[in-house]
Amino acid sequence: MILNLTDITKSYDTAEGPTAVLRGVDLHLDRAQSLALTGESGSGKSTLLHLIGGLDKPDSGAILVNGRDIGQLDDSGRALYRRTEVGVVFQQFNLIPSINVAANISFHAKLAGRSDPVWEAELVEELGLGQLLGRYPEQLSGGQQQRVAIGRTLAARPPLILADEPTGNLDEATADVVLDIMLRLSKSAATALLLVTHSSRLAEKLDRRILLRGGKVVE
Ligand SMILES: Nc1ncnc2c1ncn2[C@@H]1O[C@H](COP(=O)(O)OP(=O)(O)OP(=O)(O)O)[C@@H](O)[C@H]1O
Repeated sequence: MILNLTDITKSYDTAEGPTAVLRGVDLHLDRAQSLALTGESGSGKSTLLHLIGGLDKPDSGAILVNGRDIGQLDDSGRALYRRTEVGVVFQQFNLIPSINVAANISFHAKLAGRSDPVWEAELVEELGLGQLLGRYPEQLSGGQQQRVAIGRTLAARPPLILADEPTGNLDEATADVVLDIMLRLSKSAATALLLVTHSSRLAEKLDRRILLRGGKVVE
């Protein structure tokens, strides 16, 4: 098992006092498995992804990635975790504006010490980015930026990918194609994928589906 969450709670301080968003979330994900996370707007999906991504800490509970509780890591341990073990495709693509598409795609792989030009070339081909390698992020459409962000994350071959509506900027037909590519490539790299989507059509393509409701996971 790559990911195992037990009894995760998280509240935010608001003007009305602390508001509980996650109230005891249990979740597991096996290697090379894909899991769709659905739930109403505001149900806590992004909050959960941020906790697993090491961007924030839970109030209580354990987040084991490869058997290690990432809530217990110090700052440098967390930075190393984010560089080598988890890849994220969030709604803000966070491409680096000062370098071109080719350099953006290889950036995380280099940081993770996993540069692989053959694998990168395959990703570029599959994601249809061949004509765009010399462009800069500001010269791309939203959908093109999204495909670069997906390529950059897959290029680093992290054991776990967290994706928040990774095809949300694409039309339905393109979203289907890009998600199929993402699923196939993550299987071939034995990557586990936790994907947030509002689309039940897309969720059906994944190995498993869970729903976040009332701060808990409903299978
Ligand atoms: N930093 C914060 N401070 C206070 N409240 C927050 C903060 N971040 C999120 N929230 C609240 O926590 C709840 C869950 O937010 P979250 O973004 O995790 O939901 P979501 O399921 O991802 O929603 P969506 O589908 O709309 O993206 C919401 O009520 C939101 O207003």
